[in-house]
Amino acid sequence: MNTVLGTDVTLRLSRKSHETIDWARSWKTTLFSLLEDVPNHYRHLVASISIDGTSATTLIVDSNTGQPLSKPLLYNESCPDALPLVKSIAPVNHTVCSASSTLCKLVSWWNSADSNKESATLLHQADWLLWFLHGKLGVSDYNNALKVGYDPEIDSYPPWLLAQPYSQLLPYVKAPGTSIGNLKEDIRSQFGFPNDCIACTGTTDSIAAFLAARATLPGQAVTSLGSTLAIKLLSSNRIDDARFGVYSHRLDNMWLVGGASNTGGAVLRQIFTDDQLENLSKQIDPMKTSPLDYYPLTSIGERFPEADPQMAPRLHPRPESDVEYLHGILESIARIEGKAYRLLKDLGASEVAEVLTAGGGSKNEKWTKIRERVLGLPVSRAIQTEAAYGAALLALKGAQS
Ligand SMILES: Nc1ncnc2c1ncn2[C@@H]1O[C@H](COP(=O)(O)OP(=O)(O)O)[C@@H](O)[C@H]1O
Ligand SMILES: O=C(CO)[C@H](O)[C@H](O)COP(=O)(O)O
Repeated sequence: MNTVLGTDVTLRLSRKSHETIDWARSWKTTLFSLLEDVPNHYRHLVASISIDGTSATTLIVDSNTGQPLSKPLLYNESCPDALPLVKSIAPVNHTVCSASSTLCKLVSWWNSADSNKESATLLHQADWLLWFLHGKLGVSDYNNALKVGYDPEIDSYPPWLLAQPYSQLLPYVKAPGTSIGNLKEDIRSQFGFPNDCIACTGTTDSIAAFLAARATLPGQAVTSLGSTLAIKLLSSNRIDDARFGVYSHRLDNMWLVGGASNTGGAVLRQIFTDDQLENLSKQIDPMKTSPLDYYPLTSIGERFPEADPQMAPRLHPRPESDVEYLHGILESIARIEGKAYRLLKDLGASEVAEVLTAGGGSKNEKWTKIRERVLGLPVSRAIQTEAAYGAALLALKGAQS
C-alpha cells in the first residue's frame, strides 16, 4: 500500500498589507514546516509527494538559482498594463484575456524588466515549492499553466504564444500527478523520506478540492468556500469566455468548467472570527430570505461571474444585529454562486445536478441550507473537504503510474 503526501500551501492575504509580507519566504517556510509535521514513524513510508497552490500566483525566477527576480504576484492581483498587448496576440475572449491572468503578469514583468531576461523562468506557486523537493527547475502542470496560455486540449502552448519573445520563460508542462523525479538527496536525508520517494506535478487549490470531493459524473459540481468562491462543474464540453471569467480546466478526458470569484471567506474573516461565525450562524433561520443585498469583496475587483476589475465591495447598510448582517452576507455570496451556475448553463456547459462543498465554509450547515434554497439544488458537504487530500490523490496517481 502506498503512503503519499499532499500539501496545500495556499497562503492568503492576512490583515497586514501584503506589501509587508515576503511571500516567497513565507511559502518556503510553510512547506518545510508542513514536512516537519509529518510524524517520524510515517516518513520512511512516504512514496510520493505533491503540492497544490493558488492558481495564477506567479513567480519569475533566476533559471540558474531558482531565486525570485521580483515580488511574486498573487492569484487575485492584476496587471492591467499588459492586458491590451495580451488581447492583441490571443484569440478573442481567451482565458489569458484577464488582467489577473498569469500571462498578463509575465508580459508586465517582461515589459518592465531591464535585466535578467535571458536567464529567467516563470513558475507558479506549486511549481516553485515542488522544485525545492526535486531540484528540476521549470516544470509545471496543465492546470497551473492554463492561465499563462497552455492549451490542455493540444497538450502544448499555442503558436501565437510560442512566437512571443518571452515564450523562453514558459515552464515545461506535464499532466497533474506525473512523476517529476526522485526527491533531492538533501531533502531525503533531512526528513527521512525513502530513497525512491518521488515528487509529482501538482495542481491548483480549487482543482485539488474538486479531486478531494471525488465527483466523477457530468453535472456534479464542487464549490470551494475558502478565502474565495471557486466553482468547478464537471462537463463533457469545454467552455472558455474571459468576458465572464469562465474557463475550463482539463480533468483526464473531461472538463472542469468554472471560475473563481473574489468573494468568499476572506470577506468573512475581515469582519468575524471563526468562533463568531460559528456562534452567529447558529442563530440564523436558513429558510428565511435575507432582505440585505451585498456584493462581499475584500477590495475593488471581481473575476467571476462578472470579470470587472473595477467592481467595488458592497457591504452596507449594516444592520444592528450581527446575526442579520452575517445572514445577509452568506445569502449574498449564495446569490453570486447561483448566478455563476446559471451563467455556466447559459454558456452551454452540462447542467448542474448537485453541488458538493469544500473549503472552510463547508462546515457551516446553516450556510449549506441557505445555498440549497438559493440555488434550488441538492447541496452537501464533501466527505473530504481539504484541498491537500486532492494533492495526495495526485501523489498517489504518480506513485502508481
Ligand atoms: N463557520 C464558518 N462559516 C463560514 N465560513 C467559515 C467558517 N469557519 C471558517 N470559515 C471561513 O473559511 C475560510 C478558510 O477556509 P480554507 O478552506 O482554509 O480557505 P483557504 O484555503 O482559501 O485559505 C476563512 O476565510 C473563514 O472565513
Ligand atoms: O481563487 C483562487 C485561490 O483560492 C484561485 O484563483 C483558484 O485556484 C481558482 O483558480 P483555478 O480555477 O485555476 O483553480
